[in-house]
Amino acid sequence: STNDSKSTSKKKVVAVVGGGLVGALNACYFAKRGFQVEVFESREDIRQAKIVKGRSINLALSHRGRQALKQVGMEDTIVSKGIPMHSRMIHSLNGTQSPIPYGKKGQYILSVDRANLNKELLSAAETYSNTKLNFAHKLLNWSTETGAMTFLRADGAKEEIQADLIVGCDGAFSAIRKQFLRQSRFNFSQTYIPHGYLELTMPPINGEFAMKPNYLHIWPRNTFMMIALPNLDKTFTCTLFMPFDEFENVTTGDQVIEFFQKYFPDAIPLIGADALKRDYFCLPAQAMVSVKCSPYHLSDKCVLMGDAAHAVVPFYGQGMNAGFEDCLVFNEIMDQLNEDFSAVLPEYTRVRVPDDHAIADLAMYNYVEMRSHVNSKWFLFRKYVDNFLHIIMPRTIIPLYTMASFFVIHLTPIYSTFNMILSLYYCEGF
Ligand SMILES: Cc1cc2nc3c(=O)[nH]c(=O)nc-3n(C[C@H](O)[C@H](O)[C@H](O)COP(=O)(O)OP(=O)(O)OC[C@H]3O[C@@H](n4cnc5c(N)ncnc54)[C@H](O)[C@@H]3O)c2cc1C
Ligand SMILES: Cc1cnn(-c2ccc(OCc3ccccc3)c(C(=O)O)c2)c1-c1ccc(Cl)c(F)c1
Repeated sequence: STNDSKSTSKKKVVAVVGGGLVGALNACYFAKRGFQVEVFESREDIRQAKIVKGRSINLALSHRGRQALKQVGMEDTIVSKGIPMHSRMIHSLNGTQSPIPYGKKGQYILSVDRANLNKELLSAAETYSNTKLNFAHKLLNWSTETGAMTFLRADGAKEEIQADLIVGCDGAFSAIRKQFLRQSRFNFSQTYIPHGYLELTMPPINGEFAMKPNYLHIWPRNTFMMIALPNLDKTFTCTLFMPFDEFENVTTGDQVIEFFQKYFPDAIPLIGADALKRDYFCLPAQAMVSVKCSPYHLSDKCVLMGDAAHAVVPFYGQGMNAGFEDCLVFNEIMDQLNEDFSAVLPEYTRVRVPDDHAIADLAMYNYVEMRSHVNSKWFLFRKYVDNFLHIIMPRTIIPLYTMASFFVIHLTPIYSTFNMILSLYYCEGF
């Protein structure tokens, strides 16, 4: 069925640059409001392409992200294809597995397939008669004076496009954001962390999941960490996080087995020694970057959302959830301020920057803590204490992860508490 909307002749044109997770969701939001939406995505249509290489294969979707999907009627579609993870499963060096619940019964996070999520959101955007998806359109540059955008098409031709509003959803290395860097009073920081990641697949055993499926499996080994999220085809996608220096030390199949024997022995038979040796060298380890910037807008013309505005390290599992929440918050402000871009854009920056910066800082803090302190004992200890305190003082002590993943409140108040802890942490000279 097509979503017919009010006549679009008088409605403004919104150009969404980037057809990834946030761009595709944003297209649904703007189309639902009756704007003429044009999405420009540099890649080919992934619904026709075979594989999407180089991106994490599955992701954890939590409450914040679900609320944003719900607003455009996509929650049930996505949740129905997600696998609930009610608890973490902490793998100790001796092979012991210890479950720790994420919260009460209804509080779980979902493992969702990235490519499928992107396809579902693109198709949802396309159901609106006032949406057009333009694939193989790579933004080369845009003018802050005229708002004219220049795209490079697959046939090598250049196309110039105008729009009433430009929404930069083109990811951590955003081309839209380049023009912001030339503006006075634009703040920008980018940090690559010394860790990289690579993904391995854990196949089913006799047609069944190799491990218990409704868990976020975690192997915390201080410097090294591995996680495994379940997929609908009964495989797990394992993500190994390790400093690039260490990746460089492991160059032969035997060294891979030796490394896993030392840190993740229980995973060897589950992934399979031969598959491990092969998959480990399939793709080079990918880098992880943290990008923070402000403001998120440029006059009444352009606004950044998702990783284009705030790329976070994945040690909190909240990057996509924060980007989805950007769409929800922007939409709420559009209602409050009657779609007046000259008022909506600055208000979006005022409301959203503190929360997104808090999530970026929390993710980096988690990374620093996990790589220096967190082995299985410490992980279990921390989570038992967090959960115990939450049980005896439910409204006073809410674990940060619980707050970020299950409670729809602005992170800033927590952030101030967190900031206090952080200053203690640093002044203790940990
Ligand atoms: C290893 C890893 C694990 C992660 N795990 C989680 C998790 O568990 N939970 C979670 O919430 N988040 C997770 N994330 C974060 C999540 O992947 C990102 O936050 C999310 O993909 C951001 O979506 P986006 O649409 O803003 O950017 P992207 O997904 O990067 O999409 C940007 C799109 O813009 C297109 N594009 C780029 N440049 C141009 C251009 N010049 N012109 C036109 N199009 C362009 C790209 O092709 C792409 O389609 C993880 C990230 C990594 C790296
Ligand atoms: C993909 C995804 C979704 N959520 N999380 C996540 C992140 C951190 C967490 O705790 C931090 C902590 C544990 C123990 C002590 C201090 C802090 C928890 C938790 O509480 O279970 C869950 C991840 C994730 C991503 C990468 C790594 Cl390496 C990882 F382990 C998990």
